[in-house]
Amino acid sequence: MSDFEVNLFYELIIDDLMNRKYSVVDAFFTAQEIELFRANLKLKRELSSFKKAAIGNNENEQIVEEIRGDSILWLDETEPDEVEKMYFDKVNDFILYVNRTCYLGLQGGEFHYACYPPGTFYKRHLDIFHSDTRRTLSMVLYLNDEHWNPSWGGELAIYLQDEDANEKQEIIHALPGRLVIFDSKALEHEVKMVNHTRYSITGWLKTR
Ligand SMILES: O=C(O)CCC(=O)C(=O)O
Ligand SMILES: [Fe+2]
Repeated sequence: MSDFEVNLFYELIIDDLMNRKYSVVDAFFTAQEIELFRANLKLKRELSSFKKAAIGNNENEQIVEEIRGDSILWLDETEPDEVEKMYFDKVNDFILYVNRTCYLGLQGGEFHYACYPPGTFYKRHLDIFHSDTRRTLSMVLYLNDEHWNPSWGGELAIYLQDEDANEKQEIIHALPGRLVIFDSKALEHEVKMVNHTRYSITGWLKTR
């Protein structure tokens, strides 16, 4: 570890993850990067077909709009465009750091663009599947328009327990540039109904 340098920003995220299983940061990417990611998402949405997102995996995949109403497009890490490369470079730097400091054994991830049209939501769920529990950290980066108004809804609600073991919801607004990282295996969460198109890149850092 001779060339190891402590990254205080990453350390804050790791502290949050250890202490409460989630972290919310607004400066993981620069404002300029967020602008490029947003423009890229919108371009891809015009050029390529986003597909209605399914629940379940492999042969269990199903589209159930009463559960989840977003449309998605998977990113191809083997052929990223210039803008996606900026995203992967930072995420992979974070993965390396977390593996060196927390021995999580992350092997990379899977990522998709997501678009929630007005009137859609994603009901309470956990991000792992019965048949595949490799997802370890969930990462959601909001690419909403610059003047996103929290009254438009689409909040991420994370289900937690308070000191008396009562359930509570932590409400996180989908502010542009905000990154939420959470423990995929532990935290149930939902996307509240949105009434203005909501954009994001969602990804999962996975073990082997
Ligand atoms: O967009 C969000 O805030 C969360 C999305 C989500 O839970 C998922 O795609 O599994
Ligand atoms: Fe989720």
